[in-house]
Amino acid sequence: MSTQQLFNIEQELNTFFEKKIPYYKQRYSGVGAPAAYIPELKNTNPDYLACALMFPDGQVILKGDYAVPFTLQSIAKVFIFMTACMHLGTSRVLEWVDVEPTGDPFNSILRFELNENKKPFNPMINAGAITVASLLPGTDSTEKIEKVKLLLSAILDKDVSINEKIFISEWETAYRNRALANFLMENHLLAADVEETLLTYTKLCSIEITAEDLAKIGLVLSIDGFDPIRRIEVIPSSIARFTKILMFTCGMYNYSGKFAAYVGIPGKSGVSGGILGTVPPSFRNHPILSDGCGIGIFSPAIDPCGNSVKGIKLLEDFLHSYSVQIF
Ligand SMILES: NC(=O)CC[C@H](N)C(=O)O
Repeated sequence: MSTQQLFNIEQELNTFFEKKIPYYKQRYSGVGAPAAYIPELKNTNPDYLACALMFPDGQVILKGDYAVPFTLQSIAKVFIFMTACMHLGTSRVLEWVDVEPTGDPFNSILRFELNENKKPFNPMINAGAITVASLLPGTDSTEKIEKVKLLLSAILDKDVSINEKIFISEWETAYRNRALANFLMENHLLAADVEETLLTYTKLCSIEITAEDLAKIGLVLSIDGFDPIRRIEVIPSSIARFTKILMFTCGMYNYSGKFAAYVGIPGKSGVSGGILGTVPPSFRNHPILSDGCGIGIFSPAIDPCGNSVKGIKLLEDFLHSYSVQIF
C-alpha cells in the first residue's frame, strides 16, 4: 500500500472514531452499568469509551479514553486456555472441557445441579475456565499464574501486572465462583485444590491491560499467532486458530450467537467492559482490512449478559460501516 493510501486510511478512520465515540457516549449514556458484583469495579466511570486498532504494518489508531487501564476479567480465559494447550496439548485439555456454547449466563451453576453435562460446556465461561486453570502446570497458583503471564508478556513484549485492589475485591466476594469450583471438584473436574485454583483464576482475571494491548493481542490472533511487527510466532498457530473458533462461538457468554450473527468476528469480552476483537485477513480485496487487524474496545457499562453496551454498538457500527465480513 502506498504512503498516500495509508495516510488516507488513517485519516478516514480517525474521522470515523472522532465522530462516533462522542455519539455513542451520549446515545447510550445511563444504559447498563459497571459490574457491581465485584465491588471495586462498581466505581469505574461508566462513560469511558476507548477504541484501539492495530494493523499488520504496525499502524495503530487510538481513540477516546484509550489511556485508561482496566482488568482482563473474562478475557483472561483466552490466555488460560491457550497456556494450558501450549503445555498439555489441546486434546488433553479437551478431555476436561467441552467446546459447546451454553446460552446460559457466564457464571451459571445450573448445569451442574441438573448434572446434565459432565464436563463444563466450554473454556470461555467461568466453570470451563476454572477447570482449565486447575490444569495449568505448576505446583501452586504463583507458578501457574506465571505461565499465563509469560504468554501475555510474549505477545505484548512487556511485563503485565495484577491490579491487587480489584483482585482483593473479587476474592473477598467470589461466592458464586467458590460454589462453582466446589461443584467442579465434586464432579472430579478440578486437577488442583479448590482455593488454589480460585486464586489462580481470580488473579488472572485481575491482570491490568489497555485497549491498545487488546488490539495487539487481536492482531497476533488474526495472523494465527504470528506477530507481524517483530516477525516471530508467539502462539502456536493451531492453538491460535482453535482459540478463535471458541471466541467466535462462545466468547460473549449468552450473547455469543447474536454477536457472531450481527457483529461477525471472533470476540471475547470481560465484565470490566473490555472487548478483544480479531479481524482475520480477508481473501476479498478489502480496501482497509484485507490484511486483518486487532481491535481493543473498552467501555465499563455492561448489559445483563455482561458485555459492554457502548463497546458492542461501536464495534458493530465500525465493522458494518466498513463492510467487514469474515464469511
Ligand atoms: N464475565 C467476566 O468477565 C467474569 C470474570 C470475573 N472475574 C468472574 O469470574 O466473575
